[in-house]
Amino acid sequence: MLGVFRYSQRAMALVWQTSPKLTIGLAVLTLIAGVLPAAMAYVGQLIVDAVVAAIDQYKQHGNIEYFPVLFYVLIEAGLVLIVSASQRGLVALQAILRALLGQRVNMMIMEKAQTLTLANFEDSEFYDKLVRARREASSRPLALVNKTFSLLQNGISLISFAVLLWQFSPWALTLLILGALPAFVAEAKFSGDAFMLARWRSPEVRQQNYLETLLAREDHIKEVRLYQLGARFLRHYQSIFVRLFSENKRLIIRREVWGFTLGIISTAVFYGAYGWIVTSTVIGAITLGQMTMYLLLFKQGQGAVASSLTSISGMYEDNLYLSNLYEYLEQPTLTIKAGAVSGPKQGDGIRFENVSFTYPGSNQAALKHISLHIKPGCSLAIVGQNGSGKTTLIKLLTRLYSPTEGRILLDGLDLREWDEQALLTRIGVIFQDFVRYQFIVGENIGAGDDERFDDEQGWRNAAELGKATDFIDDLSDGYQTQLGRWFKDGQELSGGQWQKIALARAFMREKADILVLDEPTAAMDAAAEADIFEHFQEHTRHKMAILISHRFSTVRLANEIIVMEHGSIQERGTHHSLLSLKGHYAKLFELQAKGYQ
Ligand SMILES: Nc1ncnc2c1ncn2[C@@H]1O[C@H](COP(=O)(O)OP(=O)(O)OP(=O)(O)O)[C@@H](O)[C@H]1O
Repeated sequence: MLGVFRYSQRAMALVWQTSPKLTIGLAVLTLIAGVLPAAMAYVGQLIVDAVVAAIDQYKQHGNIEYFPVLFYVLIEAGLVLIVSASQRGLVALQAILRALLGQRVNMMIMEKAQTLTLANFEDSEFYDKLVRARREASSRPLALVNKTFSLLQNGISLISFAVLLWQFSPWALTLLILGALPAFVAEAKFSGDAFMLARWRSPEVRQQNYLETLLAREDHIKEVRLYQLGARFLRHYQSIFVRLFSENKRLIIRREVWGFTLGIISTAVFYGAYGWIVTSTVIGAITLGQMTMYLLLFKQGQGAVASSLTSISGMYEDNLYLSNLYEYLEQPTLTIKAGAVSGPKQGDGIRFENVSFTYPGSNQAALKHISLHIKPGCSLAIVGQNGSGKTTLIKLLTRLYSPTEGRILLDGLDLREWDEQALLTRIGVIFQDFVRYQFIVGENIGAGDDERFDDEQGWRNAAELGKATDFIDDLSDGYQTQLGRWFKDGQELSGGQWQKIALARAFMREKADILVLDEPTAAMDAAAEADIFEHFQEHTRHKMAILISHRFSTVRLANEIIVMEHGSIQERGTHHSLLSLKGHYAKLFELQAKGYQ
């Protein structure tokens, strides 16, 4: 039941860390806004009693005593002013905090993302947490804090009402508390149920979100429309909704029926006490002023109870968000220890020593007992069927994953012992699914070297090496042309043109001496690919070049070729030695050569 407060403390800590001053301001104003209603009710009593006394005075002595009555009215007016100032202040502080907090939470989310491993991103549940954490980062934490503060404010009001009511009768107070309690308990219970329900359902909601993406995103709509999948996906979307909705509806109805039934108890107790106060006034046990005050306290008390219930019922959603946010932020990450910036055997190159690897959650090894040696100045081509482990090998080499068995050495030092920065500056890689940055052309190339991100001459040189200058010069704004469709005037490129940009990006990484091309030229024709690789080799003479390709016309140019199958190296050698082996490579080469005849 107390689950609704589960994350209030953490949300509060977050707000405090964002701005202690604003938090104190918020707390002070909440306190003021909480106490003032009781103070106003008390002044109301003083006014009525003063008016009654003034009437008596006038009847008995014929003179009018203005002072106390108008004085109290003035005080009440002053209190109203303070109420309105504190409410405005609360709204202003909340708005300022919302902006600061949203930025802070977003920064926390994205900074955390930088420390995660690729395996984290490939875990669907975890990735979903990240997406959801980001989506509502600017509103949820503050909403929870606001509701917690509003509960506090109403709590303070209720306590101050209780202090005044105590003077009328401790019994009346006890009765009112007992009357309101069931409604509170029910609201908290149902909010908790809704919280659990929403958590359990997150896989279905995730499916729904995915279908929304398929049905309404530019990059998917093309295929969905052509395969006429729209109606099927919509039906699926609707069926998930119907299933979720029926559970939801049941909870909503139960919640409201119970809320109403238990609300009747509170109302009955409330009006019982109301009658008691009125009769006490008639028999002269309390003054007319006191009656006014008590009735006001009762009315406002009921309002405070109602608004507390609303706060509680909204809190579960905020809790859900925060639980998700904290689960994401607390995901354990590898602590990056400072490693070495060079190896003991300079110039030894890359060695794979009996490396095996199984993806987390998989029961099949993607790589089995791989041993390799690539020396500076050498190029290695990797061929093999789809799924044979080529990309996985690159992921291990770039330390996106670590071997489950064996080790990979660079200059005689295990990759795990390298300083991450030092290691990464030595590697330039283009994956099959390289990023198409929605930046200008130049920045798309400059992204290859952070230090030279804006270096225009650097862009041009790299573009030259990537054979991208021809079409860049034809673009309306040359290197300043905005690419992609996300932003105004963005220009879309063809698949092959994007690949040339990606190649240029790899060439931008001048300091890198390990260059990896994982099928980056698949969208180019065979001649262009061979041309680019030849060119690539020329410009990477003292470097280590690794190429994954299905095209033998390119592969044949490499110093060494390995043929992979089911995660193992099946054949290795030069183009000629492999041809004379008359094995798998030779067969595939002939097949492809026939295709080109
Ligand atoms: N992130 C992953 N999680 C689990 N298994 C994976 C993951 N990525 C790849 N695999 C599995 O590992 C094996 C090797 O995949 P890999 O991507 O290395 O193949 P590949 O040789 O590069 O294939 P292709 O020529 O199609 O690009 C495959 O069986 C694949 O199912």
